[in-house]
Amino acid sequence: MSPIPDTDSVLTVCITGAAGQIAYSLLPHLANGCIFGPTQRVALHLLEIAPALPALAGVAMELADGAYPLLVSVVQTSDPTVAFARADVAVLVGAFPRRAGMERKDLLAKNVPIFKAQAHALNTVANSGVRVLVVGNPANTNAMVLSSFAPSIPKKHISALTRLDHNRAVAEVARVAGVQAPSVDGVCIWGNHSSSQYPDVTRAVAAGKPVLPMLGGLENVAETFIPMIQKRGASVIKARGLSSAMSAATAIGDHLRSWLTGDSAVVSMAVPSDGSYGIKEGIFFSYPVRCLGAGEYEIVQGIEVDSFSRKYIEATAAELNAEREEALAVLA
Ligand SMILES: NC(=O)c1ccc[n+]([C@@H]2O[C@H](COP(=O)([O-])OP(=O)(O)OC[C@H]3O[C@@H](n4cnc5c(N)ncnc54)[C@H](O)[C@@H]3O)[C@@H](O)[C@H]2O)c1
Ligand SMILES: O=C(O)C[C@H](O)C(=O)O
Repeated sequence: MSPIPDTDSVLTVCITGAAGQIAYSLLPHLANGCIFGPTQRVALHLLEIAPALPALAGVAMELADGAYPLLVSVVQTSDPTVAFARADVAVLVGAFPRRAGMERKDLLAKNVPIFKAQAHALNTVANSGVRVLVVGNPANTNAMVLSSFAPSIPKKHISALTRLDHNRAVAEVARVAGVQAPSVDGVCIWGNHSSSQYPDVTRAVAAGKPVLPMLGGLENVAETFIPMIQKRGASVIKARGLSSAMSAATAIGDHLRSWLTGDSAVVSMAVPSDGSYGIKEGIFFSYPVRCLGAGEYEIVQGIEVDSFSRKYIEATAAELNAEREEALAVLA
């Protein structure tokens, strides 16, 4: 079932972590018609933890002051069952932040219960065709937890964000090739939204020409390009003192537009693994996907994975399998 209602109806979009910095950049995109289409009216349901409700009230004032023609209503709440009620689209940005000295498994321990609770609420009160995008880190494993506790939501209706990594890789290739981003094709992100991800340029072209030689060949790609994309999030945190927000919001908009309205280009999305490319089922893995419109997609099949790429794909799959085990241990 398509999450986009009939032309005359209103799309209910829930954002969690709505007083945070990504949401602050994202909300204007959701309200101004550039994601769901220039005539699609939108109702925003904003979820925050109770201490952040005063700040959320300020965000809601700014949304009102934007006088967006397509924005019909705004709900502010700390109750997930209110926030997810009749949701057509849910963007789960809110998560416990990584603090200094926290290991990845400490972050998992904080976030697994949050995503389990939100799964129960979504499962109960969202619209049956709801599409859910998980952004809060560790995004792939949070999506896996969510899908395990929301049995009435088809797994294929849940995804996690790796479009930011995809956009970072496309932008760097475009810079090196001296072209604009839309001239780049064939880039994809495999695996986890983490430093183990594999930004794959082995089949990429810029203005129709293979990019590998432009990037200095495979050895140079391994030494410079791949680590740069893998560590880009950390580089932004080091420079800004805060994690990427403007680019994350743009990537969320790109992900939702491709997923819900279709895209002629192959893009990257973390989706439930179905065994494609030897990845075990049970984890959310970023693949090259073709978005067919109306919230449907297919994993691109038939890519020949050489030994160079296989090594990276196996490493990121191993990390996701280990995260899965850690998440299950928290739940036990
Ligand atoms: N997947 C990606 O590409 C990507 C990119 C950038 C950031 N992120 C992640 O996105 C998340 C949000 O980033 P941010 O910069 O907006 O952080 P932020 O700290 O500015 O905002 C997060 C907001 O979530 C709220 N929140 C926390 N727990 C909540 C809960 N249980 N329910 C509802 N709201 C809750 C907080 O009060 C806060 O306002 C982080 O986990 C970050 O690591 C992911
Ligand atoms: O928040 C982070 O840890 C980094 C973020 O996921 C990013 O890729 O920018």
